[in-house]
Amino acid sequence: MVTVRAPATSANLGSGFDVFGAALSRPADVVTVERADRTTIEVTGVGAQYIPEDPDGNTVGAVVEALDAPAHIHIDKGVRPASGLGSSAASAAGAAVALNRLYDRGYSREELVPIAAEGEAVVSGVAHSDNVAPSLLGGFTITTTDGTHSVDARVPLVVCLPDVAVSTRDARRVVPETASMDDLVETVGNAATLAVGMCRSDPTLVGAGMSDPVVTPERARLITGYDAVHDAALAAGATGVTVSGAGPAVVAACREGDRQAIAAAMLDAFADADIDARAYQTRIGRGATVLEE
Ligand SMILES: Nc1ncnc2c1ncn2[C@@H]1O[C@H](COP(=O)(O)OP(=O)(O)OP(=O)(O)O)[C@@H](O)[C@H]1O
Ligand SMILES: N[C@@H](CCO)C(=O)O
Repeated sequence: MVTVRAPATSANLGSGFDVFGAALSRPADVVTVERADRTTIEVTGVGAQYIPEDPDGNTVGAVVEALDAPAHIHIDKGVRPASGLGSSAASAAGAAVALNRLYDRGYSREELVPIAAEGEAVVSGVAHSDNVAPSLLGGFTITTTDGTHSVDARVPLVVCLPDVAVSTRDARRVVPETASMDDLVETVGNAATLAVGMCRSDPTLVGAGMSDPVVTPERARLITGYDAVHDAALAAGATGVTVSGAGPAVVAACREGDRQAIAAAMLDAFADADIDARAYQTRIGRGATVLEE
C-alpha cells in the first residue's frame, strides 16, 4: 500500500496560459493505492459526489492505463472539483507517484508529468500539464512541449474559492483563438516579469506579471463578482490578482503579513455579490509527498 499527498495548484497565473503553474501548500488530495487484478476507485471528501468512480471517467484511470498498474485506489478529496485549483490534476499526480512506487516503475517526477497529464485529457479534452507539473514537482513550474522547468519559489498567496462551479471544458470555450500583436507584446513582458519574480521570490514582481489582456478578461465574465473581488484584494495589499486556472477561484500574490486582510476583503466582496466563498491563506509549496508505504 502507498499513500501520497498531492497539492492543489494554480495554473496560468494570468500571463502564462497553459504554461505557468504553482503548487499550493494547501489544500491537497490524499491518494492511497493497493495492488489489485482489476482497478476500482473509491472517492471520499470534498465534492466526492460529483466525481466518477468509473476508471474511464476519473483522471486516475488514465494514469493506471499509462503505467499499466491496476490497483484499488482511494482518493480523499481535499481539493474541490471544478474549482480552478487543479482538483482533477491533484488526484492524477498523486496516483502517478503512488502507482510508480507500488509497481516500482522507476520514472522520475519529470517523466511522470506527461503520464499524469493524460488524466487532464479525460476531463477537459486537452492533456495540458500546467496543473500536474507543479503538483508533482512543487514550486513554480514552466511547462512547454520540450518539458518542464521548476523553481523553488517562496511567495505567499491568498486563494478565494466561490461556491459555484466552472468546468475547465466550459472555460476553455471562451478562450480567444487569436490575439493582437499589442496584446502579445504585453503578455510576453508580463510573463517574463513574473518568471523573474519567481526566481527571486519577489511578490511585487510576481504580482505585476500576473496581468493578462487576452484570456483572463473573457474568463472573469464567468465569475460573478470578479471585478469587485479583484479590486478589493488590491486595495487590501495584494501585489497582483487573477483567475486561478480555469476559475472560479481567484488568486492573489502578496507579502506574508497581508494575507489575512486580503482574504477578508475578498470574502467580503464575494458576500456583497451574494456569493458564499472560502479563502485559503496559502503559499507556493512542495510537490506530492509520500505519506506511507
Ligand atoms: N479525481 C478527480 N478529481 C476531481 N475531479 C475529477 C476527477 N476525475 C474526474 N474528475 C472530473 O473533472 C472535472 C473537474 O475538473 P476540472 O479540470 O473541470 O476542474 P479543476 O481540476 O478543479 O480545475 P482547474 O483545472 O481549472 O484547476 C469534474 O467534472 C470531475 O467530475
Ligand atoms: N491552463 C488550463 C488550466 C485549467 O486547469 C486552463 O486555463 O484551461
